Amino acid sequence: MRDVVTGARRVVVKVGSSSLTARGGGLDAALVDRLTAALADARARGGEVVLVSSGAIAAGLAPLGLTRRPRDLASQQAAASVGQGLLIGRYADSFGRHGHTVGQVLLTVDDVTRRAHYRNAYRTLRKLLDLGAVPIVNENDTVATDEIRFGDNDRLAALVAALIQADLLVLLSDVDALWTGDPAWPDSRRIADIRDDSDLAQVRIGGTGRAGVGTGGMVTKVEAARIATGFGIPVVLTAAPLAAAALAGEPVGTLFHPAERRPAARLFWLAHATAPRGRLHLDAGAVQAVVRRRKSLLPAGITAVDGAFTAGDPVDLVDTAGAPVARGLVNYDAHELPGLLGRSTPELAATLGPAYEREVVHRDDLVLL
Ligand SMILES: Nc1ncnc2c1ncn2[C@@H]1O[C@H](COP(=O)(O)OP(=O)(O)O)[C@@H](O)[C@H]1O
Ligand SMILES: N[C@@H](CCC(=O)OP(=O)(O)O)C(=O)O
Repeated sequence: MRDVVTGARRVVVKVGSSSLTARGGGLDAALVDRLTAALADARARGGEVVLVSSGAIAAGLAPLGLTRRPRDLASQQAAASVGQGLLIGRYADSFGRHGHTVGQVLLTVDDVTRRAHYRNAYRTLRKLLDLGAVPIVNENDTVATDEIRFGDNDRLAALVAALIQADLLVLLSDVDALWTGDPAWPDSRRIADIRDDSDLAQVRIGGTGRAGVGTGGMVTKVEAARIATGFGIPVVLTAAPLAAAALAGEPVGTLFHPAERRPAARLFWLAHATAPRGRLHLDAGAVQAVVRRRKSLLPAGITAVDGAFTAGDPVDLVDTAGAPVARGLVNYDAHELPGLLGRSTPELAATLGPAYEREVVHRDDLVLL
């Protein structure tokens, strides 16, 4: 038995499209029922469960007369719009038979990066759990454009696990474990434990299982596992039919052991869930202040600004060679900054007013990369 699993109270489970759809396409009711039964068992043992489920696009294909996942974003959004309703309806029905109510939570990257949205997402999930419901999370595909997309639900699941400070993340796929190489290759073997990045060095990743269904593949699962373990959350990666065994603590699949340190939850999201909307070029002194002394970034240390961001957006802080050293939430719109660069805060306050005394990026809104 795995103690980190049997001792886990709050669990995030992620299931991929390929584990929910029948060979011919469309949702497979039996696969959904088997998953909900496993999650209902975990609930019956006193656990809190959040499900991150893909499958909206896959479920929407057949009703729209499509045979495979479309390439263009608009068609994917249309399919997700049709399929998300079918998906949540299927879960509501299936969980309902175990006496559980489900709550749909659709997230975009903005929901977990802007401070107010981040708190909202947390509050909603927390309240659903407190009320005894099973939150079912997916990316809000119908409104997410390419630039604000998570793109894969593996990463979304790792970030949700961090958001709600889960004790365990279970990634369910169509393969029973992480293998040393593509399971189809002759010398590949299953891996029981990944303790750190050096254990991952031996792993080779091949193609995805079923082309045309999901998006993730093993690369995004390993990346999600690294994100979650970096946050101190253990991860079990196994096949969907083994969900019940995995959640009961049986040694199935691969266990990714957690790292010791837990970075502050909000900053963790900032580093992993955001795409920067701009770049602030720092002089050498500002790089020292921000990186070594963990200071806020002031206008005096900025030499140039790229991008069309507004206050509250994530931006990268880059050194004199242009390499990102930190990411932070900026306190000014891009067009305000050029007039402030290189000037001291007392001088700005004296000439422009006290509002201009504020930091460009406050140290509480900064994460080093
Ligand atoms: N090293 C590896 N270990 C395990 N599976 C691998 C590896 N390399 C490639 N794969 C393939 O990745 C597939 C899982 O990805 P995918 O089908 O996209 O999952 P999902 O739909 O659950 O996101 C497996 O079926 C397997 O064929
Ligand atoms: N949000 C998309 C799923 C994206 C995704 O990561 O899919 P998968 O690789 O099957 O987990 C959907 O619901 O179709």
